[in-house]
Amino acid sequence: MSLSAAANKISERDFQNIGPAPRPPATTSPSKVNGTVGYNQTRPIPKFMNQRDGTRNLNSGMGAPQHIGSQAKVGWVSYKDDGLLSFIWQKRYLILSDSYISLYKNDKSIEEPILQIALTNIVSVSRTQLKQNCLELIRSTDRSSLSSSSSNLSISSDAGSKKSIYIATKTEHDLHSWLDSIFARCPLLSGVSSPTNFTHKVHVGFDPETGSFVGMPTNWENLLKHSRITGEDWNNDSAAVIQVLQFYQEYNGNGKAPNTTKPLTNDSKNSSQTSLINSDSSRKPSPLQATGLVPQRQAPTPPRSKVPVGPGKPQLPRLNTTPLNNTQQHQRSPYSPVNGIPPRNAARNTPYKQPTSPVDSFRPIHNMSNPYSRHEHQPSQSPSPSPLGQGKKDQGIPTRLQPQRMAPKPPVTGPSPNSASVSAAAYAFKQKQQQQQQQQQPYPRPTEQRAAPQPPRQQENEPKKDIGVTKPRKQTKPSMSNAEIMSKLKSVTINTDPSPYFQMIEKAGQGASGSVYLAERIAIPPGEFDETPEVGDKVAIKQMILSKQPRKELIVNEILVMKDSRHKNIVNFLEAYLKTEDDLWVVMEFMEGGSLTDIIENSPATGSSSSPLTEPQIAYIVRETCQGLKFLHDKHIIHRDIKSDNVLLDNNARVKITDFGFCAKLTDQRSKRATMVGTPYWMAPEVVKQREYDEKVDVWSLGIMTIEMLESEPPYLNEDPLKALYLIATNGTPKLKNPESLSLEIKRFLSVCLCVDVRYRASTEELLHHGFFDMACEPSALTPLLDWKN
Ligand SMILES: Nc1ncnc2c1ncn2[C@@H]1O[C@H](COP(=O)(O)OP(=O)(O)OP(=O)(O)O)[C@@H](O)[C@H]1O
Repeated sequence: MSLSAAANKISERDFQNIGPAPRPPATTSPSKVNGTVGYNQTRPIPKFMNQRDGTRNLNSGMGAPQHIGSQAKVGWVSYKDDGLLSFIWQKRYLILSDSYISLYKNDKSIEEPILQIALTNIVSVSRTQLKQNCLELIRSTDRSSLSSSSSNLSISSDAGSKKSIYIATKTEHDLHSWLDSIFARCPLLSGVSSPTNFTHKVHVGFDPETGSFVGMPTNWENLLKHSRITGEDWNNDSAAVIQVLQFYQEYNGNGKAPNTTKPLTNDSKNSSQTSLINSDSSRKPSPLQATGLVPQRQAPTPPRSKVPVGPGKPQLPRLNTTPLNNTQQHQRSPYSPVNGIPPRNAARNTPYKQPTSPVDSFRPIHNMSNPYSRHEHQPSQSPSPSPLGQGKKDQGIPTRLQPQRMAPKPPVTGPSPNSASVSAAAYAFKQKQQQQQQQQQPYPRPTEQRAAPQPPRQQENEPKKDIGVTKPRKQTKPSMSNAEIMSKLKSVTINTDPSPYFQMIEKAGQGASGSVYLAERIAIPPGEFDETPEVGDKVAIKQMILSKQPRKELIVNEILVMKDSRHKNIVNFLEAYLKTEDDLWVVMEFMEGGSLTDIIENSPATGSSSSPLTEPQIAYIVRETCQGLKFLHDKHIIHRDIKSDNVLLDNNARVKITDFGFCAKLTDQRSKRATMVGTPYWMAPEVVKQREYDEKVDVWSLGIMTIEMLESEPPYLNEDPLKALYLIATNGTPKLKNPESLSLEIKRFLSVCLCVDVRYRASTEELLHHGFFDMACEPSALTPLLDWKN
């Protein structure tokens, strides 16, 4: 059954909200694949293995419980093991005796325990942050750790392997009591100093007494302090908190709060999006705001001042004296080079991983940037004056991402409770990741027995190690040398001064890498063109100062993608000029209607709903965008930054995707990506969780863009970005604000776009057959939406 079909089977009653993803197509149960039950450590495992690792698993009816001797301690606990499918916590009755630790389904010990572990096999008992009040108990499956009187079974196959179980208690006090009791009875742990209170005083966590996070690297604490992530969030899913912190750090250097006290300018007030986050323009930006995670997608009101410039006159310099002078540009765009750069530019400054292909190097141009940090990258040469004489002014572009830094290192010498504690948190995080990955595996092989992951251990005299939360980052270097970039650029551009061929009319927008102008062709340059240009054509010209681009190869690649992506739903690249070695003009078709963001922000609510667009209008725009995406996906290109800002409309209501800065190419060798890209609020959970992903991240973002059209903004926009990342990672499919006012069709559509399990998320191909598109309006019905421009 196709996904659309699956989605269409969902009844009206299922949609109080976006609701559950359609049921996956029926597949053979993984547990049946090999004719055996699925792997689960709480399920029966071969008898000899139980004996070998000193574990008795009696679910299988393998015999009567061992004589457990006098009961030292008993009580109800939550339990889970680290088996492939064991991600559920179960209520169990725990009995600690002199020889065994045994878990029962109930407190009637006449029944068989579901798990019994010989204390002689327990090699470690420690607190873990996997859950609140939780301990990890590691047992060795290595017979050498058993007493010498053990059986003669071979140990070669799994010598040294370990398995973990996790036990969570109701209270902190209970936890310590269990820790102490177990510790005292495990022979392999004897001789080690008493574990009493060995971790609970300083650990990564939330201290309800002080209301703050403790045991974190300072920058994390700082970030959390300024975010809306609460102690409750931590308790619910500490691993997700660490995940998003890591995510943040990965892309924003160390996540340190900027030193700047520069307030947001008054222009910020013009941004409805920004004002949701910080309505007080004089307020000092929070670290998260200042680092640019907050979507800065104010609808830049395009200058209304048309500046007709007579033919034959020197075009570009004249614009210096037009109303679009520096001051006005400053006023109009809060993210103009004067007072901050649009987020994507900063993202271009992100340290990139080594690209594996030209398209691949279109690495994240996401918004985790610091619009207030100082420009660290020095232009290699003075930029030539721009058409608007911005060259000089632009030198002051203040925004650069902080250089990527490694995770903060704990002290190298001396004991560091923090580092040990953070290790526990890092371990919890890793565990969580592994569990999630396991959950994602469609067919975990029943025999797939994974050695229990080992929590970080530190020997007494061992120097404290890095917490290991942040993946070691390879030193990134540009994929191409400057000379290679210039040579490549020259091969895809016309190496001549384009000024005589265009008359600049007005500034149409400000991008991160440069300004976009509306211009008219007034002459045709010599040369061959894919599409014969005509005098009088209106075009968009994006003008970029190369020395200001931290990674020029991205621009080269962007041109390559655009050149190679001719489709009715993709903004058409026309030609590019290298005016000087430093001054690049990219000529594209002009989209008079502006971006979808502009339209959403300038459209009054329709009818009874708060939606600025009707469902038929939304269906039309989404279908067109989906067609453009399918075209890219068919070429194995992922856009990775689908959102309303990157969808443009023209006067004929044609809808086109733009901004190929994030594009990545999937190849046979590399059918999945793992780099984190996009803009936080539109990011798919698998991206936030740093998993491998594919084209379907664009489908998720398309779903979020659909919500933008329904609700004027993406989910969680009123949350700070760190919290938003946390919510994306933990909430899964976002909830709609007014589901009852929406058609079943649109909710079905959303359910197949915003399906957390990528396997059941629709492809663009499947989406194009979705019933939701049947309600799409004619292009003419979009005319009222374009009125705001005129
Ligand atoms: N082809 C076009 N036609 C009309 N307006 C455009 C066109 N391309 C861009 N614009 C306008 O210019 C603005 C900036 O576009 P640009 O693509 O440079 O932005 P960006 O994606 O933020 O930056 P960058 O691509 O440099 O990272 C857009 O928001 C849009 O309003």
